[in-house]
Amino acid sequence: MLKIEHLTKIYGNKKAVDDLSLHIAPGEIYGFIGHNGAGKTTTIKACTGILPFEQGEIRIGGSSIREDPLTCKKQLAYIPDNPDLYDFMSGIRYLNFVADIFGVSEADRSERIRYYAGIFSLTDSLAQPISAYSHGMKQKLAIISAWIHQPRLIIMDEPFVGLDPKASHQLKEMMREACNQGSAIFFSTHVLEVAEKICDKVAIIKEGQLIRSGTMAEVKGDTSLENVFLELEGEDD
Ligand SMILES: Nc1ncnc2c1ncn2[C@@H]1O[C@H](COP(=O)(O)OP(=O)(O)OP(=O)(O)O)[C@@H](O)[C@H]1O
Repeated sequence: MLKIEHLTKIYGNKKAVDDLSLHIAPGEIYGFIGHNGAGKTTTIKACTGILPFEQGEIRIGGSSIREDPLTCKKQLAYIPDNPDLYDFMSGIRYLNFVADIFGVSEADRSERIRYYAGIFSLTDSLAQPISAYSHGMKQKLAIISAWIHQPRLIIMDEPFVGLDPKASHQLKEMMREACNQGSAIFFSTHVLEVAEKICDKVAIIKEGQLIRSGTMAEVKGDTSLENVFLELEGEDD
């Protein structure tokens, strides 16, 4: 579903991502972990078509993000690390705006909005302007807007930041459900317990380079993901 091949992104004279390759199949939840400044957001933004890159190729459902960005974007939903939504819109207007862009029918959108706003306890706030939302409420709205068009690929940058425990639990359930229906999920996180619990596969990036990837069992073996991460982070320091 998502194929990153030899991705290299350079800022000035710094290689933020260096020859990184990753494949994420339909039905997989793929966690992306690494220290601050390791290159996670850069990789994610390149996958969504927001950030141009120097070398490599990124394919979504077989289409190139460089050559055919619209075909790629139709298949994906992206939740950035900072939910900067349109503050002047109300929550419901924003959800309808996204549903319009992706051509979601009136019947499907109203059912999904009712369902997801309900489980995130956001129903009563949908008429309010987004400017009046807390960080967590904006994050919930961004999640609903991603799920509203049932994308085949969901890319999220630190999606659990700002969510309360109930909403975090709900998001994990929604991720599993989307994957059971054949979608692929690629997300970054610093919360290793969450990654360990819900990811089928995981990739660890350090200074722009992929240093470990595979199934959770392959990567962590008999120890915890935290132990593996700290051990790999410590190497060469
Ligand atoms: N616009 C930019 N201009 C110059 N350098 C940048 C820019 N964006 C990121 N970088 C650099 O690229 C490297 C990777 O940054 P990136 O934001 O991808 O890391 P990250 O793994 O997402 O970090 P964090 O966990 O802190 O969000 C860092 O060294 C950062 O300073």
